[in-house]
Amino acid sequence: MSSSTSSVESVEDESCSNECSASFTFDTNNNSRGDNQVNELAEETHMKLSITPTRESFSLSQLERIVTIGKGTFGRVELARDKITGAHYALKVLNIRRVVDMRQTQHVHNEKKVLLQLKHPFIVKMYASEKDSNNLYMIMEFVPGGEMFSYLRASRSFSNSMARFYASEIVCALEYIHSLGIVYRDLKPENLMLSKEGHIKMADFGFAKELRDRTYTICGTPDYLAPESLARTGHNKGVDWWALGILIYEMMVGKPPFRGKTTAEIYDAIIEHKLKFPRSFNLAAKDLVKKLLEVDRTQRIGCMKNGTQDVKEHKWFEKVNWDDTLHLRVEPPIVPTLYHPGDTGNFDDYEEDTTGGPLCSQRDRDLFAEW
Ligand SMILES: Nc1ncnc2c1ncn2[C@@H]1O[C@H](COP(=O)(O)OP(=O)(O)OP(=O)(O)O)[C@@H](O)[C@H]1O
Repeated sequence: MSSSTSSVESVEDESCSNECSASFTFDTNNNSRGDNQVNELAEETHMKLSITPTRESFSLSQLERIVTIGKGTFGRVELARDKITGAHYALKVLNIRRVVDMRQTQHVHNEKKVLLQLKHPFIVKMYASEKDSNNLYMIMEFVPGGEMFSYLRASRSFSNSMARFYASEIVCALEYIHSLGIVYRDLKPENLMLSKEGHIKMADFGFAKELRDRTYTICGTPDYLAPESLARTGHNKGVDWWALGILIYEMMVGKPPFRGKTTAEIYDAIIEHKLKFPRSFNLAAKDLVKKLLEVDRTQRIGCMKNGTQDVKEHKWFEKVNWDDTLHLRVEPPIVPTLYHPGDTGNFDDYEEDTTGGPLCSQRDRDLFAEW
């Protein structure tokens, strides 16, 4: 992954998902680049019919693993191809031992549980999950345009209308996620991918969390909660609206608003909350960013009585037809260059893992008994 920052939170939290398990073996491990010898017709048909293989019908042994297209903190993402239909998939491979060592067990369970629920045009689809003795696997739709991060760094910043296009698609996705009582908690350009047409696909739901209570009240015994622990909860949908403010700023300026050389300096900048806008910054966008970066989350736009509607009705989005946005009728500003269906040209090159990663113990494996 070409990201500048990787997100690690070392907190393990509640219960695991209840999905059934299945085992499989891969019988090929082809490390060559995606080629154009695939059955394009089969892939097109697959896309048009939007066949979503069920857990019962979708077997990983059908997949040929082609090449690594992304690396995360404790896993990798590979391009894979269905040996029968020729359709491409993204296969997220998580080494159980690394997940456990990095105390990410619960996040991985959360990611799978949340992704299986989500069906939205701007969110990456997950079709199935599997495991073998050392790894966990998630089979997802392959999003061939790569990370928005790469396009943003290449062009330094986006124009006002480009930023508004991406922001409007993200608003639709956040509205949907929040309506299900889920908070995304990791909005940043590295986690936003572009589809083959150039629409947003949110990926990496490792930090996503289902709120136990849709009114977003805090559980537990309030008398015992310290103000700083309230401030550290981060389980409120407000964190996503704040992150949208940072993202809009970064898209338009090329850098986030609160900067520093070290993590501590960045935290200080956030707390100091000195927001400076270049003179060229669109005034309506500036107003929205200020409202999204409101420190008091009860006063933050998106978090008040009218929820997302306040964001959608903000004057920066005046020209946005939300129905057209949701139905992919707005022409994307960037259409990724793709020469064939399994083209990985929009991704960085990664060294292949020929070892399969560290071996795990039965104790580690048991933590994923229900995977
Ligand atoms: N469905 C997909 N289609 C194409 N590429 C993908 C897909 N999902 C992920 N990737 C690529 O793989 C990279 C790593 O994926 P992801 O962020 O999900 O892994 P992670 O281990 O959770 O990473 P992190 O350490 O940031 O939490 C992404 O940044 C992206 O470039």
